[in-house]
Amino acid sequence: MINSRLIKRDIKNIAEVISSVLNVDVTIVDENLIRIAGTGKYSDKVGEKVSLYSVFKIALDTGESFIIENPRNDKICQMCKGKKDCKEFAEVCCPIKLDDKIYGVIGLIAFSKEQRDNIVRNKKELMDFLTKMADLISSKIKAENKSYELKIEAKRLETLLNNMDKAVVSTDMYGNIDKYNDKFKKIFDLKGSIEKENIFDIFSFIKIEDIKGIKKRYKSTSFVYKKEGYTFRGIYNINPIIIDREVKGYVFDFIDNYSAIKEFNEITGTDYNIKFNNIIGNSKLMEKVKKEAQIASKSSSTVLITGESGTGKELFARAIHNNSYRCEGPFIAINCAAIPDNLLESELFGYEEGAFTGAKKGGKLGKFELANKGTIFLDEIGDMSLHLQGKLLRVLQEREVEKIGGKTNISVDVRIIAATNRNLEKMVEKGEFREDLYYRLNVIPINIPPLRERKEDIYLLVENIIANYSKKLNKAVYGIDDRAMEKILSYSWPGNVRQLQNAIEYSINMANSNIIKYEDLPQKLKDDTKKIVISKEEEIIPLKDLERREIIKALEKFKEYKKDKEKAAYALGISRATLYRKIKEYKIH
Ligand SMILES: Nc1ncnc2c1ncn2[C@@H]1O[C@H](COP(=O)(O)OP(=O)(O)OP(=O)(O)O)[C@@H](O)[C@H]1O
Repeated sequence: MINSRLIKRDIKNIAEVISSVLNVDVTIVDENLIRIAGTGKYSDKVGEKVSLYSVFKIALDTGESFIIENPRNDKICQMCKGKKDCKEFAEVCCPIKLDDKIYGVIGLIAFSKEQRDNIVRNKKELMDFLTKMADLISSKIKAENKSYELKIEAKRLETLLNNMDKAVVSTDMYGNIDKYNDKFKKIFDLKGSIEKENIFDIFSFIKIEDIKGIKKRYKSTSFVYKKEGYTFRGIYNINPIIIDREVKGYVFDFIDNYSAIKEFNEITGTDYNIKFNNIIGNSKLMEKVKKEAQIASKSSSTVLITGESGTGKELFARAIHNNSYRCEGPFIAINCAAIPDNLLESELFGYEEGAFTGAKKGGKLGKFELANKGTIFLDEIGDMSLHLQGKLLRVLQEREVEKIGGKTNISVDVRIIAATNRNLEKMVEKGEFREDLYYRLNVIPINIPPLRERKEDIYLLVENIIANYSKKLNKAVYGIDDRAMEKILSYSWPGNVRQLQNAIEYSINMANSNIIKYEDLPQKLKDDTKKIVISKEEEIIPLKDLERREIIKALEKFKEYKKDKEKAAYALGISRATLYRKIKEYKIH
Protein backbone atom coordinates (compact mmCIF):
# COMPACT_ATOMS: atom_id res chain seq x y z
CA MET A 1 0.00 0.00 0.00
CA ILE A 2 1.24 3.44 -0.85
CA ASN A 3 0.20 5.23 2.26
CA SER A 4 2.80 7.55 3.55
CA ARG A 5 2.71 11.24 2.73
CA LEU A 6 6.44 11.19 2.09
CA ILE A 7 6.25 8.64 -0.69
CA LYS A 8 3.25 10.31 -2.31
CA ARG A 9 5.29 13.49 -2.52
CA ASP A 10 8.13 11.59 -4.21
CA ILE A 11 5.70 10.04 -6.70
CA LYS A 12 4.22 13.46 -7.49
CA ASN A 13 7.74 14.76 -8.25
CA ILE A 14 8.43 11.78 -10.49
CA ALA A 15 5.15 12.37 -12.37
CA GLU A 16 6.15 15.99 -12.96
CA VAL A 17 9.61 14.99 -14.20
CA ILE A 18 8.08 12.50 -16.67
CA SER A 19 5.58 15.08 -17.86
CA SER A 20 8.16 17.78 -18.47
CA VAL A 21 10.61 15.40 -20.21
CA LEU A 22 7.98 13.88 -22.53
CA ASN A 23 5.60 16.80 -22.79
CA VAL A 24 2.51 14.66 -22.08
CA ASP A 25 0.07 14.48 -19.19
CA VAL A 26 0.86 11.87 -16.57
CA THR A 27 -1.40 9.98 -14.16
CA ILE A 28 -0.18 7.56 -11.53
CA VAL A 29 -2.73 5.33 -9.76
CA ASP A 30 -2.25 3.01 -6.83
CA GLU A 31 -3.34 -0.63 -6.59
CA ASN A 32 -6.90 0.49 -5.75
CA LEU A 33 -7.08 2.69 -8.83
CA ILE A 34 -6.90 5.86 -6.75
CA ARG A 35 -5.04 8.62 -8.59
CA ILE A 36 -2.04 9.45 -6.38
CA ALA A 37 -0.34 11.86 -8.80
CA GLY A 38 -1.44 13.76 -11.90
CA THR A 39 -0.15 16.53 -14.10
CA GLY A 40 -1.90 19.00 -16.42
CA LYS A 41 -5.59 18.12 -16.74
CA TYR A 42 -5.26 15.50 -14.06
CA SER A 43 -3.66 17.56 -11.35
CA ASP A 44 -7.11 18.42 -9.91
CA LYS A 45 -8.20 14.82 -9.92
CA VAL A 46 -5.68 13.46 -7.42
CA GLY A 47 -7.46 11.39 -4.79
CA GLU A 48 -10.27 10.34 -7.16
CA LYS A 49 -10.81 6.79 -8.27
CA VAL A 50 -10.36 6.06 -11.98
CA SER A 51 -12.90 3.87 -13.73
CA LEU A 52 -12.85 0.14 -13.20
CA TYR A 53 -13.25 -0.20 -16.93
CA SER A 54 -10.12 1.75 -17.77
CA VAL A 55 -6.83 0.57 -19.18
CA PHE A 56 -5.25 1.18 -15.80
CA LYS A 57 -7.27 -1.75 -14.44
CA ILE A 58 -6.00 -3.99 -17.24
CA ALA A 59 -2.39 -2.99 -16.52
CA LEU A 60 -2.97 -3.67 -12.82
CA ASP A 61 -4.52 -7.09 -13.53
CA THR A 62 -2.05 -8.29 -16.14
CA GLY A 63 1.09 -6.59 -14.88
CA GLU A 64 1.92 -5.84 -18.54
CA SER A 65 3.00 -2.53 -20.07
CA PHE A 66 1.28 -1.46 -23.26
CA ILE A 67 0.74 1.42 -25.69
CA ILE A 68 -2.63 2.26 -27.19
CA GLU A 69 -1.85 4.00 -30.43
CA ASN A 70 -5.46 4.29 -31.62
CA PRO A 71 -7.75 4.93 -28.73
CA ARG A 72 -11.45 4.03 -29.27
CA ASN A 73 -10.42 1.55 -32.01
CA ASP A 74 -7.99 -0.55 -30.01
CA LYS A 75 -9.54 -3.79 -28.71
CA ILE A 76 -8.56 -2.87 -25.14
CA CYS A 77 -10.79 0.23 -25.45
CA GLN A 78 -13.86 -1.74 -26.39
CA MET A 79 -15.02 -2.34 -22.85
CA CYS A 80 -14.15 1.21 -21.68
CA LYS A 81 -17.24 3.07 -20.43
CA GLY A 82 -15.73 6.47 -21.34
CA LYS A 83 -15.03 5.44 -24.94
CA LYS A 84 -17.68 7.73 -26.42
CA ASP A 85 -16.31 10.91 -24.87
CA CYS A 86 -12.64 9.97 -25.10
CA LYS A 87 -10.47 12.79 -26.44
CA GLU A 88 -7.14 10.93 -26.09
CA PHE A 89 -4.77 10.49 -29.03
CA ALA A 90 -2.63 7.80 -27.40
CA GLU A 91 -2.08 6.19 -24.04
CA VAL A 92 0.81 4.35 -22.42
CA CYS A 93 0.54 2.22 -19.24
CA CYS A 94 3.45 0.88 -17.21
CA PRO A 95 2.85 -1.07 -13.97
CA ILE A 96 4.87 -0.38 -10.84
CA LYS A 97 6.06 -3.81 -9.64
CA LEU A 98 7.86 -4.88 -6.54
CA ASP A 99 8.62 -8.50 -5.62
CA ASP A 100 5.83 -9.86 -7.87
CA LYS A 101 3.29 -7.48 -6.42
CA ILE A 102 1.81 -4.60 -8.39
CA TYR A 103 1.57 -1.39 -6.44
CA GLY A 104 0.14 0.88 -9.17
CA VAL A 105 0.39 2.07 -12.75
CA ILE A 106 2.05 5.03 -14.48
CA GLY A 107 -0.09 6.29 -17.34
CA LEU A 108 0.84 8.79 -20.09
CA ILE A 109 -1.89 10.43 -22.14
CA ALA A 110 -1.43 12.27 -25.42
CA PHE A 111 -4.04 14.93 -26.10
CA SER A 112 -2.70 16.05 -29.47
CA LYS A 113 -1.58 14.39 -32.68
CA GLU A 114 1.89 15.80 -32.18
CA GLN A 115 2.18 14.21 -28.73
CA ARG A 116 0.90 10.91 -30.14
CA ASP A 117 3.45 10.96 -32.98
CA ASN A 118 6.14 11.65 -30.52
CA ILE A 119 5.08 8.62 -28.46
CA VAL A 120 4.80 6.28 -31.42
CA ARG A 121 8.12 7.39 -32.86
CA ASN A 122 10.08 6.81 -29.62
CA LYS A 123 8.09 3.76 -28.45
CA LYS A 124 11.06 1.70 -27.28
CA GLU A 125 13.01 4.51 -25.56
CA LEU A 126 9.79 5.68 -23.96
CA MET A 127 9.04 2.22 -22.53
CA ASP A 128 12.61 1.92 -21.20
CA PHE A 129 12.34 5.33 -19.58
CA LEU A 130 8.96 4.56 -18.02
CA THR A 131 10.15 1.18 -16.73
CA LYS A 132 13.06 2.96 -15.07
CA MET A 133 10.69 5.50 -13.52
CA ALA A 134 8.45 2.66 -12.29
CA ASP A 135 11.55 0.99 -10.79
CA LEU A 136 12.46 4.24 -9.09
CA ILE A 137 9.01 4.37 -7.53
CA SER A 138 9.31 0.67 -6.54
CA SER A 139 12.63 1.27 -4.80
CA LYS A 140 11.04 4.15 -2.88
CA ILE A 141 8.14 1.89 -1.87
CA LYS A 142 10.62 -0.80 -0.84
CA ALA A 143 12.56 1.63 1.32
CA GLU A 144 9.30 2.91 2.76
CA ASN A 145 8.09 -0.64 3.52
CA LYS A 146 11.39 -1.44 5.18
CA SER A 147 11.29 1.64 7.33
CA TYR A 148 7.66 0.85 8.24
CA GLU A 149 8.63 -2.71 9.23
CA LEU A 150 11.52 -1.35 11.28
CA LYS A 151 9.14 1.07 12.98
CA ILE A 152 6.78 -1.81 13.86
CA GLU A 153 9.71 -3.89 15.04
CA ALA A 154 10.97 -1.05 17.23
CA LYS A 155 7.49 -0.48 18.65
CA ARG A 156 7.05 -4.20 19.26
CA LEU A 157 10.37 -4.34 21.08
CA GLU A 158 9.52 -1.28 23.12
CA THR A 159 6.12 -2.74 24.09
CA LEU A 160 7.75 -6.05 24.96
CA LEU A 161 10.39 -4.36 27.08
CA ASN A 162 7.89 -2.19 28.88
CA ASN A 163 5.68 -5.13 29.65
CA MET A 164 8.44 -7.12 31.28
CA ASP A 165 8.42 -7.55 35.03
CA LYS A 166 12.11 -6.94 35.10
CA ALA A 167 14.04 -3.74 34.57
CA VAL A 168 16.13 -4.17 31.42
CA VAL A 169 18.91 -2.11 29.85
CA SER A 170 21.23 -2.85 26.94
CA THR A 171 24.66 -1.35 26.38
CA ASP A 172 27.51 -1.55 23.91
CA MET A 173 30.64 -3.45 24.93
CA TYR A 174 31.92 -0.41 26.85
CA GLY A 175 28.76 -0.05 28.91
CA ASN A 176 27.23 2.89 27.00
CA ILE A 177 23.46 2.62 27.30
CA ASP A 178 21.40 2.33 24.14
CA LYS A 179 18.03 0.82 25.06
CA TYR A 180 16.14 0.43 28.33
CA ASN A 181 12.59 -0.04 29.53
CA ASP A 182 10.48 2.28 31.68
CA LYS A 183 10.87 0.01 34.68
CA PHE A 184 14.64 0.41 34.57
CA LYS A 185 14.42 4.17 35.06
CA LYS A 186 11.64 3.81 37.57
CA ILE A 187 13.19 1.33 39.97
CA PHE A 188 16.54 3.08 40.00
CA ASP A 189 14.92 6.49 40.24
CA LEU A 190 16.71 7.82 37.13
CA LYS A 191 15.44 11.05 35.60
CA GLY A 192 15.65 12.39 32.02
CA SER A 193 17.29 10.65 29.11
CA ILE A 194 19.98 8.20 30.05
CA GLU A 195 20.90 7.20 26.53
CA LYS A 196 24.64 7.15 25.99
CA GLU A 197 25.26 7.35 29.73
CA ASN A 198 27.63 4.71 30.98
CA ILE A 199 26.12 1.96 33.10
CA PHE A 200 29.28 1.62 35.16
CA ASP A 201 28.95 5.26 36.21
CA ILE A 202 25.37 4.64 37.37
CA PHE A 203 26.05 1.42 39.27
CA SER A 204 29.00 1.12 41.55
CA PHE A 205 28.19 -2.54 42.17
CA ILE A 206 29.05 -3.59 38.58
CA LYS A 207 32.60 -3.07 37.35
CA ILE A 208 33.59 -3.30 33.70
CA GLU A 209 36.71 -5.28 34.64
CA ASP A 210 34.49 -7.97 36.15
CA ILE A 211 32.42 -8.55 33.07
CA LYS A 212 34.75 -7.64 30.21
CA GLY A 213 34.62 -10.37 27.58
CA ILE A 214 32.29 -12.67 29.55
CA LYS A 215 30.71 -15.11 27.16
CA LYS A 216 28.21 -16.73 29.48
CA ARG A 217 25.28 -15.37 31.43
CA TYR A 218 26.45 -13.77 34.67
CA LYS A 219 23.69 -15.04 36.88
CA SER A 220 21.65 -14.07 39.92
CA THR A 221 23.99 -11.72 41.70
CA SER A 222 22.62 -9.66 44.53
CA PHE A 223 23.13 -5.91 44.72
CA VAL A 224 22.39 -2.94 46.89
CA TYR A 225 21.78 0.34 45.08
CA LYS A 226 21.99 3.53 47.08
CA LYS A 227 21.14 7.00 45.83
CA GLU A 228 20.45 10.05 47.95
CA GLY A 229 18.78 8.22 50.78
CA TYR A 230 17.09 5.76 48.45
CA THR A 231 18.17 2.15 48.93
CA PHE A 232 17.12 -0.62 46.66
CA ARG A 233 18.05 -4.28 46.97
CA GLY A 234 17.69 -6.92 44.35
CA ILE A 235 19.20 -9.44 42.00
CA TYR A 236 20.67 -8.91 38.53
CA ASN A 237 21.80 -10.95 35.55
CA ILE A 238 24.15 -9.93 32.75
CA ASN A 239 23.63 -11.45 29.32
CA PRO A 240 26.42 -10.85 26.80
CA ILE A 241 25.38 -10.16 23.20
CA ILE A 242 27.61 -12.38 21.12
CA ILE A 243 27.92 -12.14 17.35
CA ASP A 244 30.46 -14.31 15.53
CA ARG A 245 31.91 -15.33 18.87
CA GLU A 246 32.66 -11.74 19.80
CA VAL A 247 31.02 -9.79 22.60
CA LYS A 248 29.25 -6.79 21.08
CA GLY A 249 27.41 -5.56 24.13
CA TYR A 250 25.42 -6.59 27.18
CA VAL A 251 21.82 -6.82 28.33
CA PHE A 252 21.39 -6.33 32.06
CA ASP A 253 18.20 -7.30 33.83
CA PHE A 254 17.29 -6.41 37.40
CA ILE A 255 14.60 -7.56 39.74
CA ASP A 256 13.84 -6.34 43.22
CA ASN A 257 14.00 -8.80 46.10
CA TYR A 258 10.28 -8.93 46.56
CA SER A 259 9.55 -9.80 42.92
CA ALA A 260 12.46 -12.26 42.87
CA ILE A 261 10.92 -14.20 45.74
CA LYS A 262 7.49 -14.08 44.17
CA GLU A 263 8.90 -15.35 40.88
CA PHE A 264 10.84 -18.07 42.67
CA ASN A 265 7.72 -19.19 44.51
CA GLU A 266 5.70 -19.22 41.33
CA ILE A 267 8.32 -21.29 39.50
CA THR A 268 8.79 -23.77 42.30
CA GLY A 269 5.07 -23.83 42.98
CA THR A 270 5.64 -23.28 46.67
CA ASP A 271 3.54 -20.20 46.99
CA TYR A 272 0.32 -22.06 47.28
CA ASN A 273 -1.89 -19.38 48.59
CA ILE A 274 -2.94 -21.34 51.65
CA LYS A 275 -5.80 -19.89 53.63
CA PHE A 276 -7.35 -21.25 56.82
CA ASN A 277 -10.14 -22.91 54.89
CA ASN A 278 -7.54 -24.99 53.05
CA ILE A 279 -6.65 -26.62 56.35
CA ILE A 280 -8.88 -29.64 56.48
CA GLY A 281 -10.35 -30.84 59.72
CA ASN A 282 -13.49 -30.03 61.71
CA SER A 283 -12.72 -31.94 64.88
CA LYS A 284 -13.02 -29.93 68.08
CA LEU A 285 -9.27 -30.05 68.53
CA MET A 286 -8.64 -28.78 65.04
CA GLU A 287 -11.26 -26.03 65.26
CA LYS A 288 -9.59 -24.81 68.44
CA VAL A 289 -6.13 -24.73 66.84
CA LYS A 290 -7.46 -22.92 63.79
CA LYS A 291 -9.09 -20.30 65.98
CA GLU A 292 -5.83 -19.75 67.88
CA ALA A 293 -3.90 -19.47 64.63
CA GLN A 294 -6.42 -17.00 63.25
CA ILE A 295 -5.95 -14.78 66.28
CA ALA A 296 -2.16 -15.13 65.93
CA SER A 297 -2.37 -14.00 62.31
CA LYS A 298 -3.65 -10.61 63.39
CA SER A 299 -0.69 -9.99 65.68
CA SER A 300 2.95 -9.43 64.80
CA SER A 301 4.33 -11.45 67.70
CA THR A 302 6.49 -14.49 67.22
CA VAL A 303 4.66 -17.81 66.93
CA LEU A 304 5.98 -21.21 67.93
CA ILE A 305 4.16 -24.09 66.27
CA THR A 306 4.71 -27.51 67.77
CA GLY A 307 3.44 -30.84 66.58
CA GLU A 308 4.63 -34.16 65.24
CA SER A 309 6.05 -34.49 61.78
CA GLY A 310 3.47 -34.13 59.03
CA THR A 311 0.76 -32.56 61.17
CA GLY A 312 0.66 -29.41 59.03
CA LYS A 313 2.97 -26.98 60.84
CA GLU A 314 4.14 -25.34 57.63
CA LEU A 315 0.58 -25.27 56.35
CA PHE A 316 -0.48 -23.34 59.45
CA ALA A 317 2.49 -21.00 59.17
CA ARG A 318 1.49 -20.15 55.58
CA ALA A 319 -2.13 -19.64 56.53
CA ILE A 320 -1.08 -17.30 59.35
CA HIS A 321 1.10 -15.31 56.95
CA ASN A 322 -1.56 -15.15 54.24
CA ASN A 323 -4.14 -14.00 56.75
CA SER A 324 -1.86 -11.31 58.21
CA TYR A 325 -1.27 -7.73 57.12
CA ARG A 326 2.05 -9.00 55.74
CA CYS A 327 0.32 -11.22 53.16
CA GLU A 328 1.59 -9.07 50.28
CA GLY A 329 5.14 -9.56 51.54
CA PRO A 330 7.30 -12.65 51.10
CA PHE A 331 6.94 -15.92 52.99
CA ILE A 332 10.36 -17.52 53.30
CA ALA A 333 10.61 -21.04 54.68
CA ILE A 334 13.86 -22.57 55.79
CA ASN A 335 14.43 -25.98 57.30
CA CYS A 336 17.06 -25.67 60.00
CA ALA A 337 17.65 -29.43 60.16
CA ALA A 338 18.25 -29.94 56.48
CA ILE A 339 21.23 -27.59 56.13
CA PRO A 340 24.66 -27.97 57.78
CA ASP A 341 25.33 -25.37 60.45
CA ASN A 342 27.87 -23.20 58.61
CA LEU A 343 25.71 -23.07 55.49
CA LEU A 344 22.62 -22.33 57.56
CA GLU A 345 24.36 -19.27 58.96
CA SER A 346 25.02 -17.79 55.52
CA GLU A 347 21.54 -18.86 54.34
CA LEU A 348 19.90 -17.03 57.22
CA PHE A 349 22.08 -13.98 57.59
CA GLY A 350 23.89 -13.71 54.22
CA TYR A 351 27.46 -12.52 53.79
CA GLU A 352 29.40 -9.63 52.34
CA GLU A 353 31.67 -9.97 49.33
CA GLY A 354 35.03 -11.39 50.38
CA ALA A 355 33.72 -12.57 53.78
CA PHE A 356 35.52 -15.90 53.35
CA THR A 357 37.32 -17.91 50.68
CA GLY A 358 34.80 -19.03 48.14
CA ALA A 359 32.31 -16.27 48.98
CA LYS A 360 30.33 -15.23 45.91
CA LYS A 361 31.09 -11.94 44.21
CA GLY A 362 28.64 -9.33 45.34
CA GLY A 363 27.99 -11.27 48.55
CA LYS A 364 24.79 -13.08 49.37
CA LEU A 365 21.46 -11.93 50.68
CA GLY A 366 20.33 -13.79 53.76
CA LYS A 367 16.81 -15.19 54.14
CA PHE A 368 16.08 -12.57 56.81
CA GLU A 369 16.79 -9.78 54.32
CA LEU A 370 14.76 -11.56 51.65
CA ALA A 371 11.85 -11.90 54.04
CA ASN A 372 11.82 -8.18 54.81
CA LYS A 373 8.23 -6.97 55.25
CA GLY A 374 7.09 -10.58 55.25
CA THR A 375 7.37 -13.72 57.34
CA ILE A 376 10.23 -16.13 57.89
CA PHE A 377 9.31 -19.69 58.77
CA LEU A 378 12.08 -21.43 60.71
CA ASP A 379 11.16 -25.09 60.52
CA GLU A 380 12.79 -27.64 62.84
CA ILE A 381 14.12 -24.84 65.05
CA GLY A 382 15.08 -27.45 67.68
CA ASP A 383 17.86 -28.58 65.37
CA MET A 384 19.58 -25.19 65.29
CA SER A 385 23.06 -25.08 66.84
CA LEU A 386 23.63 -23.08 70.01
CA HIS A 387 25.88 -20.69 68.11
CA LEU A 388 23.13 -19.84 65.63
CA GLN A 389 20.55 -19.71 68.41
CA GLY A 390 22.60 -16.82 69.81
CA LYS A 391 22.59 -15.01 66.48
CA LEU A 392 18.85 -15.59 66.08
CA LEU A 393 18.22 -14.22 69.54
CA ARG A 394 19.99 -11.00 68.54
CA VAL A 395 17.74 -10.67 65.49
CA LEU A 396 14.69 -11.12 67.70
CA GLN A 397 15.90 -8.55 70.20
CA GLU A 398 17.40 -5.91 67.91
CA ARG A 399 15.42 -6.55 64.73
CA GLU A 400 18.74 -6.25 62.95
CA VAL A 401 20.76 -8.77 60.99
CA GLU A 402 24.50 -8.99 61.13
CA LYS A 403 25.84 -10.36 57.85
CA ILE A 404 28.89 -12.61 57.91
CA GLY A 405 31.88 -10.31 57.28
CA GLY A 406 29.59 -7.29 57.44
CA LYS A 407 30.59 -4.05 59.12
CA THR A 408 27.13 -2.65 59.69
CA ASN A 409 23.91 -4.25 60.81
CA ILE A 410 20.91 -4.26 58.52
CA SER A 411 17.56 -3.58 60.06
CA VAL A 412 14.80 -5.96 59.04
CA ASP A 413 11.07 -5.99 59.52
CA VAL A 414 10.29 -9.69 59.62
CA ARG A 415 7.76 -11.73 61.50
CA ILE A 416 9.13 -15.01 62.79
CA ILE A 417 7.17 -18.23 62.90
CA ALA A 418 9.19 -21.12 64.24
CA ALA A 419 8.19 -24.77 64.30
CA THR A 420 9.46 -27.94 65.83
CA ASN A 421 8.41 -31.48 66.54
CA ARG A 422 10.87 -31.70 69.44
CA ASN A 423 10.19 -30.93 73.05
CA LEU A 424 11.94 -27.60 73.40
CA GLU A 425 11.24 -27.35 77.12
CA LYS A 426 13.10 -30.62 77.67
CA MET A 427 15.89 -29.40 75.44
CA VAL A 428 16.13 -26.23 77.54
CA GLU A 429 16.40 -28.36 80.69
CA LYS A 430 19.21 -30.36 79.12
CA GLY A 431 20.98 -27.18 77.98
CA GLU A 432 20.48 -28.03 74.33
CA PHE A 433 18.28 -25.03 73.62
CA ARG A 434 18.76 -21.50 74.92
CA GLU A 435 16.15 -20.65 77.49
CA ASP A 436 16.09 -16.94 76.56
CA LEU A 437 15.50 -17.83 72.92
CA TYR A 438 12.79 -20.32 73.86
CA TYR A 439 10.82 -17.59 75.66
CA ARG A 440 11.37 -15.13 72.82
CA LEU A 441 10.00 -17.67 70.35
CA ASN A 442 7.21 -19.06 72.45
CA VAL A 443 5.19 -15.83 72.57
CA ILE A 444 2.18 -17.37 70.87
CA PRO A 445 2.37 -21.16 71.17
CA ILE A 446 0.28 -23.28 68.83
CA ASN A 447 0.22 -27.02 69.20
CA ILE A 448 -1.14 -29.14 66.39
CA PRO A 449 -2.42 -32.46 67.72
CA PRO A 450 -1.40 -35.67 65.95
CA LEU A 451 -3.88 -37.29 63.60
CA ARG A 452 -4.50 -40.24 65.92
CA GLU A 453 -5.98 -37.81 68.48
CA ARG A 454 -8.47 -36.38 66.01
CA LYS A 455 -9.58 -39.36 63.98
CA GLU A 456 -12.84 -37.60 63.01
CA ASP A 457 -10.72 -35.47 60.65
CA ILE A 458 -9.65 -38.55 58.73
CA TYR A 459 -12.95 -38.78 56.80
CA LEU A 460 -12.66 -35.29 55.36
CA LEU A 461 -8.94 -35.61 54.79
CA VAL A 462 -9.33 -38.89 52.89
CA GLU A 463 -12.11 -37.43 50.74
CA ASN A 464 -9.99 -34.41 49.86
CA ILE A 465 -6.80 -36.34 49.27
CA ILE A 466 -8.62 -38.78 46.94
CA ALA A 467 -10.08 -35.88 44.95
CA ASN A 468 -6.69 -34.15 44.66
CA TYR A 469 -4.56 -37.15 43.84
CA SER A 470 -6.94 -38.83 41.42
CA LYS A 471 -6.92 -35.57 39.47
CA LYS A 472 -3.16 -35.32 39.69
CA LEU A 473 -2.68 -38.95 38.67
CA ASN A 474 -5.42 -38.73 36.07
CA LYS A 475 -7.29 -41.72 37.49
CA ALA A 476 -11.03 -42.02 37.92
CA VAL A 477 -11.03 -42.91 41.62
CA TYR A 478 -13.87 -41.32 43.57
CA GLY A 479 -14.07 -43.06 46.94
CA ILE A 480 -12.98 -45.75 49.32
CA ASP A 481 -14.78 -48.89 50.52
CA ASP A 482 -15.73 -49.51 54.17
CA ARG A 483 -13.10 -52.11 54.91
CA ALA A 484 -10.28 -49.92 53.64
CA MET A 485 -11.66 -46.93 55.55
CA GLU A 486 -11.87 -48.98 58.74
CA LYS A 487 -8.24 -49.89 58.34
CA ILE A 488 -7.29 -46.27 57.83
CA LEU A 489 -9.24 -45.25 60.92
CA SER A 490 -7.63 -47.89 63.10
CA TYR A 491 -4.07 -47.09 62.01
CA SER A 492 -1.97 -44.86 64.27
CA TRP A 493 -0.46 -42.59 61.54
CA PRO A 494 2.93 -41.79 63.06
CA GLY A 495 3.67 -39.68 59.97
CA ASN A 496 0.31 -37.90 60.32
CA VAL A 497 -1.30 -36.18 57.32
CA ARG A 498 1.80 -36.50 55.15
CA GLN A 499 1.78 -40.27 55.67
CA LEU A 500 -1.94 -40.41 55.02
CA GLN A 501 -1.37 -38.55 51.74
CA ASN A 502 1.32 -41.03 50.73
CA ALA A 503 -0.88 -44.00 51.58
CA ILE A 504 -3.81 -42.66 49.55
CA GLU A 505 -1.58 -41.76 46.63
CA TYR A 506 -0.23 -45.30 46.66
CA SER A 507 -3.72 -46.77 46.87
CA ILE A 508 -5.01 -44.68 43.96
CA ASN A 509 -2.10 -45.93 41.89
CA MET A 510 -2.96 -49.52 42.80
CA ALA A 511 -6.73 -49.19 42.41
CA ASN A 512 -8.24 -50.87 39.38
CA SER A 513 -11.76 -49.66 39.98
CA ASN A 514 -13.41 -46.38 40.90
CA ILE A 515 -12.97 -46.95 44.60
CA ILE A 516 -10.03 -47.79 46.80
CA LYS A 517 -10.35 -51.30 48.21
CA TYR A 518 -8.61 -52.89 51.18
CA GLU A 519 -6.26 -54.73 48.79
CA ASP A 520 -5.09 -51.43 47.32
CA LEU A 521 -3.78 -50.11 50.64
CA PRO A 522 -0.03 -50.11 51.32
CA GLN A 523 1.25 -53.38 52.77
CA LYS A 524 2.45 -51.53 55.85
CA LEU A 525 -1.13 -50.67 56.76
CA LYS A 526 -2.43 -54.15 56.09
CA ASP A 527 0.38 -55.70 58.14
CA ASP A 528 -0.47 -53.40 61.00
CA THR A 529 -3.54 -55.48 61.97
CA LYS A 530 -1.42 -58.34 63.07
CA LYS A 531 0.75 -56.16 65.19
CA ILE A 532 -2.12 -54.44 66.84
CA VAL A 533 -3.73 -57.77 67.60
CA ILE A 534 -0.53 -59.21 68.97
CA SER A 535 0.21 -56.14 71.02
CA LYS A 536 -3.31 -56.14 72.39
CA GLU A 537 -2.90 -59.73 73.49
CA GLU A 538 0.52 -59.21 74.96
CA GLU A 539 1.54 -55.77 76.07
CA ILE A 540 1.36 -52.17 74.92
CA ILE A 541 4.43 -51.21 72.95
CA PRO A 542 5.56 -47.61 73.55
CA LEU A 543 5.12 -45.52 70.38
CA LYS A 544 8.79 -44.58 70.41
CA ASP A 545 9.79 -48.26 70.26
CA LEU A 546 7.34 -48.85 67.48
CA GLU A 547 8.72 -45.87 65.61
CA ARG A 548 12.33 -47.00 66.07
CA ARG A 549 11.44 -50.49 64.85
CA GLU A 550 9.68 -49.17 61.72
CA ILE A 551 12.59 -46.88 60.93
CA ILE A 552 15.07 -49.77 61.17
CA LYS A 553 12.78 -51.85 58.98
CA ALA A 554 12.59 -49.12 56.33
CA LEU A 555 16.36 -48.53 56.39
CA GLU A 556 16.98 -52.28 56.03
CA LYS A 557 14.55 -52.54 53.16
CA PHE A 558 16.08 -49.79 51.08
CA LYS A 559 19.73 -50.10 52.05
CA GLU A 560 20.76 -51.54 48.65
CA TYR A 561 19.01 -48.75 46.74
CA LYS A 562 20.32 -45.43 45.48
CA LYS A 563 18.87 -42.60 47.58
CA ASP A 564 18.05 -45.19 50.23
CA LYS A 565 17.32 -42.58 52.93
CA GLU A 566 14.95 -40.71 50.67
CA LYS A 567 13.07 -43.91 49.87
CA ALA A 568 12.94 -44.95 53.52
CA ALA A 569 11.65 -41.50 54.54
CA TYR A 570 9.00 -41.65 51.82
CA ALA A 571 7.84 -45.10 52.95
CA LEU A 572 7.67 -43.89 56.54
CA GLY A 573 5.76 -40.80 55.51
CA ILE A 574 8.26 -38.39 57.04
CA SER A 575 10.70 -35.88 55.57
CA ARG A 576 14.33 -36.82 54.97
CA ALA A 577 15.44 -34.28 57.56
CA THR A 578 13.10 -35.85 60.14
CA LEU A 579 14.46 -39.31 59.31
CA TYR A 580 18.04 -38.12 59.90
CA ARG A 581 17.01 -36.56 63.15
CA LYS A 582 15.25 -39.69 64.32
CA ILE A 583 18.23 -41.86 63.34
CA LYS A 584 20.33 -39.62 65.59
CA GLU A 585 17.69 -39.53 68.30
CA TYR A 586 17.21 -43.32 68.43
CA LYS A 587 20.93 -43.91 67.95
CA ILE A 588 20.33 -46.18 64.96
CA HIS A 589 23.55 -47.25 63.22
N1 LIG B 1 -5.11 -30.25 58.05
C1 LIG B 1 -4.57 -30.43 56.86
N2 LIG B 1 -5.30 -30.24 55.75
C2 LIG B 1 -4.79 -30.45 54.54
N3 LIG B 1 -3.53 -30.84 54.30
C3 LIG B 1 -2.74 -31.03 55.36
C4 LIG B 1 -3.21 -30.84 56.69
N4 LIG B 1 -2.20 -31.09 57.53
C5 LIG B 1 -1.14 -31.42 56.77
N5 LIG B 1 -1.45 -31.39 55.47
C6 LIG B 1 -0.57 -31.72 54.34
O1 LIG B 1 0.37 -32.66 54.83
C7 LIG B 1 1.66 -32.40 54.30
C8 LIG B 1 2.61 -32.13 55.46
O2 LIG B 1 2.28 -30.88 56.05
P1 LIG B 1 3.39 -29.88 56.58
O3 LIG B 1 4.60 -29.92 55.73
O4 LIG B 1 2.73 -28.59 56.82
O5 LIG B 1 3.72 -30.61 57.95
P2 LIG B 1 4.85 -30.28 58.99
O6 LIG B 1 4.23 -30.49 60.32
O7 LIG B 1 5.44 -28.94 58.72
O8 LIG B 1 5.89 -31.44 58.69
P3 LIG B 1 7.46 -31.58 59.12
O9 LIG B 1 7.52 -31.48 60.61
O10 LIG B 1 7.84 -32.94 58.64
O11 LIG B 1 8.17 -30.49 58.42
C9 LIG B 1 1.51 -31.22 53.38
O12 LIG B 1 1.36 -31.71 52.08
C10 LIG B 1 0.26 -30.56 53.86
O13 LIG B 1 -0.35 -29.89 52.80
